[in-house]
Amino acid sequence: MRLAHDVETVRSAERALMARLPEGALMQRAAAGLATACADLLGKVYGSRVTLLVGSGDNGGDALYAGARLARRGAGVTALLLSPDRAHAGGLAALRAAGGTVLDAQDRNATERVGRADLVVDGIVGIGGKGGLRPRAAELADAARGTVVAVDLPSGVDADTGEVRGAAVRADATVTFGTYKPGLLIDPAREYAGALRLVDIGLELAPAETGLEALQYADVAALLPRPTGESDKYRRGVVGIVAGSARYPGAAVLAVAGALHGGAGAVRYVGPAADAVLARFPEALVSAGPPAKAGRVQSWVIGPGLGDDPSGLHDVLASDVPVLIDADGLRLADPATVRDRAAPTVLTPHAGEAAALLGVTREQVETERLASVRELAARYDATVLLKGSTTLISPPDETRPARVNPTGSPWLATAGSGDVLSGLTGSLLAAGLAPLDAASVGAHLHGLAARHAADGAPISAQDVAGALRSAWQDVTENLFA
Ligand SMILES: NC(=O)C1=CN([C@@H]2O[C@H](COP(=O)(O)OP(=O)(O)OC[C@H]3O[C@@H](n4cnc5c(N)ncnc54)[C@H](OP(=O)(O)O)[C@@H]3O)[C@@H](O)[C@H]2O)[C@@H](O)CC1
Ligand SMILES: Nc1ncnc2c1ncn2[C@@H]1O[C@H](COP(=O)(O)OP(=O)(O)O)[C@@H](O)[C@H]1O
Ligand SMILES: [K+]
Repeated sequence: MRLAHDVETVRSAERALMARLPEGALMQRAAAGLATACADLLGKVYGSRVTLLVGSGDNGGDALYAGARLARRGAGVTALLLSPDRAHAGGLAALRAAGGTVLDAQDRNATERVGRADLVVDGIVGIGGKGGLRPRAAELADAARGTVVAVDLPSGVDADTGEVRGAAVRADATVTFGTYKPGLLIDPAREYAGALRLVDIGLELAPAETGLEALQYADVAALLPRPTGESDKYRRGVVGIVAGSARYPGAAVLAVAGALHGGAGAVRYVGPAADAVLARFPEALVSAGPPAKAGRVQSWVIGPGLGDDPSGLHDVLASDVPVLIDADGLRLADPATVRDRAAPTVLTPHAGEAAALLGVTREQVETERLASVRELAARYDATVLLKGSTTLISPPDETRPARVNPTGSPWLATAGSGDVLSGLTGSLLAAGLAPLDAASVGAHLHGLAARHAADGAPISAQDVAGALRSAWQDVTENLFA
C-alpha cells in the first residue's frame, strides 16, 4: 500500500525523530536523497548547469545542501535566494564552500540563470507553504527550460488536499521525504508533480494515521476474488444490473460487460434493454423486472442509461445487499433513503454529477476533489467514488483513510467507460469485497485495462471491458514482483 500523510502527521513524526538524532541529520538525509535523484536526472553531473530556487525555509535548506553535493561532483551550481536575509545559513555556507554561486533572486541575471540551467531545483517552499507562488518566484519558475525537480512538493500546491490556488511550479519530477503527501497523489496538484520519488529519511508513521492510501499491485491481487473447489456460480455471487432504457440500451450492455469480468458467478440484467444485452452476452440472465422479482442477487448496480425512470430504485434501495448507484440513478436517489439503508451503498459520480448532488459548481468539485468526495460520503453515509483523472474513493467514516487510484489513463475519458466501471465494481461487491475495496479494486483494474487497451491509441468503452481480463492477469502475475 502506498501511503500519504498530512502535514500535521509528518511534523509530529519529524519532531519525534529529530529528538533522537544529532542536529541537522534529517536535512542531510533529505539532501543526500535529493542530490542522488538530481544526478540520475542529469545523467552526467560534471559540467552540468544547476540552478536552485531557494525560499526562506528548510525546503530551501534541502536544495542548498543538495546543490553543494552536486557542486562537489563538478556541476556549476547557482542558488537564487528569494528571501536573502532568511535563507538557510548552514546550507548557504555549504554551497559556498563547495564552489557554488549565490545570487539574490532580484538580480538582473537571475532569470537567465534559470533559463539556461540543465536542471532547476525548486526549493521555494515545501510543507510550510501557503497559497500560490509569489510573483518573483512565479516568474523564475516560468523561465525554466531544463528539467525541473521539486523538493518535497511542487511549490504552490497544497500538500494536504492537492488544491492549486494560484501559480505553482510544474515539475518533471518530485523528490519527497519520509512519506508521500496527499497533494502529490490528488489532482490538480498531481499533474504538477511529475514522476515521484520517495526518499526514506527514517520517519516512523503508522498506517492508521494516514490521510490517503493507494492500492498497489500486491494489494489488489490479494483482494481479487478467487474461486475454489467449493465454488459454484451462486456462491461466487450474483450481481444484478438495473440499467439502460429504450433510448440508451448501450449503457446496459456496457455495465453487463464490466460485470462479467468482475469475479461474480452470474450477471442478472433487469430492464428494457434485454434484447441488446442478450445479443451481445448470451451468458447474461435477463428479466423485464421489477428487481424484487428478478431472483436473488448479492449486489445491485443501478443507474447507467436509466433515463428518468425511477421505477427500479425503490426495490433496489429496499434490498438487504450492497447497492452501487451511478449516473441517472444518482439524480433519482433520495439521500435520506440511501442513508437509512442497512446494507452498504456505493455512489460513483463524475465531477459534474458530484457537483449537482452537492449543489456547487463542477469547477469547485474539480478544485477541491478530496473535500468533495468526503462531503458526499458523509451526506449519504455511503462509500463514494469520485471519477476523474485521479479517482478518489472515500469510505462513509471520515476518520478512515480515503483512497486514490493512480492507474487511470486520459484515454478513459470516452463515452460509456463509466458504465463498465459500475458493472465491474458491482460484480466485485457481489463476489464479497467490502465497499471500499470493491470500489478501489474496480478503479484500479478499470484504469489498467484502459492502459492495456489503449497502448497509445484511442479506445472505446468496449475495448476497456475487453481488456479487463488482461488487467486482472497483469495484477496477479505481478504479485511477487
Ligand atoms: N518534515 C521533515 O521531516 C523534513 C523536512 N524537511 C524539509 O523542510 C521543509 C519544510 O520546511 P519549513 O517548515 O521551514 O517550511 P518551508 O516549506 O520551507 O516554507 C517556509 C516558509 O516559506 C514561506 N512561504 C509560505 N508560503 C509561501 C509561498 N506561497 N510563497 C513563498 N514563500 C512562502 C513562509 O515564510 P514567509 O515568507 O511567509 O514568512 C514559510 O515560513 C519540508 O518541505 C522539507 O523540504 C527536510 O529537510 C528534512 C525532513
Ligand atoms: N483525464 C482522465 N484521466 C483518467 N481517467 C479519466 C479521465 N477522465 C475521465 N476518466 C475516467 O473515465 C471514466 C468516465 O466515466 P463517466 O464520466 O461516468 O463516463 P460515461 O458516463 O460516459 O460512462 C471514469 O472512470 C473516469 O475516472
Ligand atoms: K518545493
